[in-house]
Amino acid sequence: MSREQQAVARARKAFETGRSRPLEYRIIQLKNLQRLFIEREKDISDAIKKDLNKSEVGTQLFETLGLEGEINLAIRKLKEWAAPRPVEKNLLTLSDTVYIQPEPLGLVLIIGAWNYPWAVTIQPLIGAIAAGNAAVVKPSEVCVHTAKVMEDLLPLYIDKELYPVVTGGVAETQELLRQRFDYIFYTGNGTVGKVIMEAAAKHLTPVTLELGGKSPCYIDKNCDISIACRRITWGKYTNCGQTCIAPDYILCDPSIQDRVIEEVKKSIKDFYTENPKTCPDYGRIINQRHFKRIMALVGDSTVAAGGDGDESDCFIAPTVLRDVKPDAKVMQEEIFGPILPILPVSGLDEAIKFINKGEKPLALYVFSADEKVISRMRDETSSGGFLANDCLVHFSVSSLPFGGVGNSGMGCYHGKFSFDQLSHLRGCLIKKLKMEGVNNMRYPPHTPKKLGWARFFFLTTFDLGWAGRMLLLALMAVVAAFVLQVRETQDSDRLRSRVKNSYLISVDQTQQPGCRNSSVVIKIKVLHMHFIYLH
Ligand SMILES: NC(=O)c1ccc[n+]([C@@H]2O[C@H](COP(=O)([O-])OP(=O)(O)OC[C@H]3O[C@@H](n4cnc5c(N)ncnc54)[C@H](O)[C@@H]3O)[C@@H](O)[C@H]2O)c1
Ligand SMILES: CCCCCCC=O
Repeated sequence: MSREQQAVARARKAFETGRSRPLEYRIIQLKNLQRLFIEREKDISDAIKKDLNKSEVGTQLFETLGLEGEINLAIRKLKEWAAPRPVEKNLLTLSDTVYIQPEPLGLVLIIGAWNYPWAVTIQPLIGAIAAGNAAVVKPSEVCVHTAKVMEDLLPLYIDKELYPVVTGGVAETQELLRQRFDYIFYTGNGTVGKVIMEAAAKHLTPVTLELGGKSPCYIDKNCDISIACRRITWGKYTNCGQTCIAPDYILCDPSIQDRVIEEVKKSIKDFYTENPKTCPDYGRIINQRHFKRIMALVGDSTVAAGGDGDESDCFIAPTVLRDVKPDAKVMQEEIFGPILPILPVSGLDEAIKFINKGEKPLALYVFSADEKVISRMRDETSSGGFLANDCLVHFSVSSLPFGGVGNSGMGCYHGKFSFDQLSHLRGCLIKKLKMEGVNNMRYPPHTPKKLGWARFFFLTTFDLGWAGRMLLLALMAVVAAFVLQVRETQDSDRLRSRVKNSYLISVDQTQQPGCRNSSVVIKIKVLHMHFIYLH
């Protein structure tokens, strides 16, 4: 057996013991994970410093703070999330217990990316633990030092059989992908996303794909350009542009382009000094392959700021490109680096048109003081997340689903969304072995009359307003009284024939032409009853 097969088999066996299921056990694991972040802060930040030149404070701010918040939330809310969730019932199921019971999926494979190696690998793990699963954790090999720390530390804090760490690159990941999992949670680029989905299809394993893409940023003329550019500069150059939701490029009216450039330059200086290379808060490109890729993206576009780099140090200066054309090299792929192209557009209409021509992005940003501009941009486009007048911060809101749409991914997570995504939401209906009379309308022989009643019970909705609800209540009381009466009669006389001449509220269903199902008109009148009670 390969190392990967062994890890999978051990985790599967551990899951089958059932120990990941009790809420108390899940909470212990989450608390242990929390302890890891408190006690091993230095190991974590030292490794990330080597991998991406993130500062100690930066690591806490962008990686572990959010994880601690997610763990706290999961611990606080787990009982509520895992509890049965009662659902609305229809008339047919009124006396039944109908609810959703979240249950663990089983064994989850978590494949992480390198850019926020703790955040994007451990955040799904928090969801997997909270939901009662076992999980194989595969950190990105690209973050060499962090992957090692993760491999060393996780088994010291959480159940190493239920949540093993498997390190390695493409070969190891592919060996993992040949195994059977109950869920695969992948974060990374779309090309590999397709490989993951293909492998998952072999076992009909469901997937979440947290991918990337080109997230647009539209600056309206009507806005505080200085504040907008400060926020965009932060969103773009944090982690040296290697953020899945970084604003990839700016769209703006040509009349404000110069001002935008000046304000971005000013913010770069404010944040990273005159010399970003020596600034502890300015990161590095992950490796020389990506360094070369990003530098080549500048192509023949006009550099308005930065543009220089140092390959030996994987340093690329915060760069702004002006008057960029849609067919420029930098516009053909996700930049994932500190280059900010500006594309002049004639206004909101053109910006929307441009965005809609591309793939659906992971995030879409609009900066404007005009609510109508914001609403139009939201309503006339589609993206994983939508932000007005800020960048990135939606990632930190646990009550928002985080994820892509179309080419930027599928599925979502964070907070309760992680729990739900990594649970099976089992629909449960518990009926008593009583009131059999009510079921007769569905048993053969099928008759138009039975169908009439079935239509009533099945299609009647409760949104009838106050008066309607009162009438419905009265109706239900009469039906219940009738059923009880019938049962009594049945018990004493063993009556199995048509019941006639009782009084009941009856339902008259009128078909409106062209509206088959939605047009049940309920006329309530007391009349001679034709309620069906057949054997
Ligand atoms: N949506 C999100 O939350 C999110 C977060 C971070 C990054 N991203 C996206 O991820 C991308 C950057 O990450 P990356 O893809 O360079 O990360 P990466 O190179 O670390 O790859 C991600 C994972 O895929 C595995 N992998 C790579 N090639 C493989 C192959 N051929 N077969 C099987 N497994 C393979 C790696 O081992 C790794 O664990 C960007 O597009 C970014 O936008 C998205
Ligand atoms: C502000 C932190 C954002 C983390 C985003 C993860 C994707 O790259």
